[in-house]
Amino acid sequence: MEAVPVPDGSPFPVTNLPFGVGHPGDNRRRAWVAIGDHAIDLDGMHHAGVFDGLDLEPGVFADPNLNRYLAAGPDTWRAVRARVREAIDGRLPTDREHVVARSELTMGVPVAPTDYVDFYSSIHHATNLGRMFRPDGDALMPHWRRVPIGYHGRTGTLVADGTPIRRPVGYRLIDGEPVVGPSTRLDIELEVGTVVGVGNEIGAPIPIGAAADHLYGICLVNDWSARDIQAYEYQPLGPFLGKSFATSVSPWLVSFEALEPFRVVPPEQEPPPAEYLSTDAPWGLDLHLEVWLDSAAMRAAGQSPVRFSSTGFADMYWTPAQQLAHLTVNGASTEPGDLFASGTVSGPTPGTEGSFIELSANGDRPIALPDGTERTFLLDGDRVELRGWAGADPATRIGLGTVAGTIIEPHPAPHQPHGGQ
Ligand SMILES: O=C(O)/C=C/C(=O)CC(=O)CC(=O)O
Ligand SMILES: [Ca+2]
Ligand SMILES: [Mg+2]
Repeated sequence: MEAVPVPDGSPFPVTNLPFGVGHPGDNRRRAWVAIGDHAIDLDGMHHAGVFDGLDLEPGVFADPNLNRYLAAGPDTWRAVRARVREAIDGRLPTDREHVVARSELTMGVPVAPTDYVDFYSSIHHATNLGRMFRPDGDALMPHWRRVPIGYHGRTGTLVADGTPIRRPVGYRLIDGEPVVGPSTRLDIELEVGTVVGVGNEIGAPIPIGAAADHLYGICLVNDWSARDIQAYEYQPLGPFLGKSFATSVSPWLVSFEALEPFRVVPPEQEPPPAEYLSTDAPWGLDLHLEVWLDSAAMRAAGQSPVRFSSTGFADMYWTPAQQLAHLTVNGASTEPGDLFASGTVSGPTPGTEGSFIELSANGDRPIALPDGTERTFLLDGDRVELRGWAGADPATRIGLGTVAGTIIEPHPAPHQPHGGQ
């Protein structure tokens, strides 16, 4: 194959090679690797013999998700990535017809998780939310520094980049009265998702030292959250319908192999973590993350999106390896393709928060938009895009890509007196 050009500043240089699933208009969703503005058909490369001799099941890249590939394990992931690199460099035979412009692909969620968990691992976010949801108690719950707190989410509502987000309906308090209706405090959560490659059997926890043998890579996650529904329902069992209506997942999975140069030592933990949560391996990641928004009026007027937040991932309190060890310490199993999200990524200073409830000080501090309106929570027609990359140096950094969703009006049936017939 002749070399595929990579534009300067592309999120997807040859040092990245993220995998995703999509189709170029034929509805046959299959696996691709992104390179610059292009993507290469991995099933096509498989048929062309690029992966000959590797321990890969037939048709593994023709699957509509990467689960079966992820189950193959780290030796195979490394070998496949090396062959892809050789093919891109023109040292292995493949065909130009396997290369498409990325813009031609409709991408899906890259994995089909059996289980999805959302953690709560930013100390800044947990402190901010604690103050807002429980103003009379301690900002940080007493066990927050002992274990990575999380909850089980809903895999069936994980949605692909670009999927419209319907405003949820539910119980919330209006002037102190419980009323069923559309959420008026619809929010985002800027998160990083970690994907399990090799799972574990029920009853057999994954030791933290083995995390690298199990974890494949990361993506961006937007845990859309209806703060009014959440506040009404969450005590005593935690997030439920306020967060289960949609969670957006970015299309390109960046492997931990590609992220190796961007690993950093995470913050010191006090009290020291239990043995099963302790490792000297640097599982922090030097990621930079952003939140951008435009309204329907801004798009109609040709106005560019506005950046609402710009933040870092390196000081997250709990790491992906600790989250995996915690997730399985009780003997719970994981499966290839399982997803666990970091929790909202917020920094300590204004403009580094990963949610609008924080950015707008619980709705008290509206933010002006170029269309003359202001925002606390999201309005119908608002489009939110998360962006992310690893590394500070533009010459060597690699991108996580983006994930976006536009808010659409609520379904009319559930809250109208005569609806739903
Ligand atoms: O503090 C609470 O009661 C709730 C907090 C959240 O909304 C947390 C959540 O989804 C986890 C996170 O994204 O950090
Ligand atoms: Ca969340
Ligand atoms: Mg969610």
